[in-house]
Amino acid sequence: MNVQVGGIVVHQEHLNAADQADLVEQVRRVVRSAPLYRPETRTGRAMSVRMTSAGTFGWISDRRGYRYDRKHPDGMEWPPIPPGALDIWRAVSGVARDPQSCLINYYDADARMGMHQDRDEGDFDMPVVSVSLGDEALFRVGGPERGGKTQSIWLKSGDVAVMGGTARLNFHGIDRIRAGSSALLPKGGRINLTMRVVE
Ligand SMILES: O=C(O)CCC(=O)C(=O)O
Ligand SMILES: [Fe+2]
Repeated sequence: MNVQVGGIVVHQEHLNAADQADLVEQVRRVVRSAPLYRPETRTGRAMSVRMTSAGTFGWISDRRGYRYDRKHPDGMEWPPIPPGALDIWRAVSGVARDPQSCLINYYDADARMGMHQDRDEGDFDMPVVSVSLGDEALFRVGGPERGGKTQSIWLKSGDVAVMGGTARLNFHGIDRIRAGSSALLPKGGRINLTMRVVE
């Protein structure tokens, strides 16, 4: 079923259990060659999520700020975007281009993500497609200005959110994870994939 939250379309249960398990295996393969790391922000504070990327570009945060980079902080190129993730993009994005970046966020029980806009990309007509795997996450969505009214939804394993159109620059964040709510990942936690056209 599709629901709208602040203009963001959530395709609930887009992935069945077998597709979710396949995608987790594909993500594991990415992580084996481009390990998860804990990024710092410009102020030197460590983010609570761990990250890596796939595709031509990965999203990086460090003391120099936010940007897309062709290389992992350890120096290697990013692995290709997993085929299962590309299938999702092609099914829901509504655009002809393929994504150039797939950010992989890993949330443990205590991780969260503060309210932010995704605005490091060149063309805001291209949507952001976000895939949830594992534990449920409380997703908060506001409008295009910081501090406006917000709405929240629990994103579940297999849900796919599309941030496009007038909602492309809406503020959003993850308030918390419901630890132990999914058995998909053997060690628990949540994987989020966000695909983007970068330039
Ligand atoms: O984890 C999520 O569902 C959202 C991730 C996100 O907003 C981002 O990586 O920009
Ligand atoms: Fe985001």
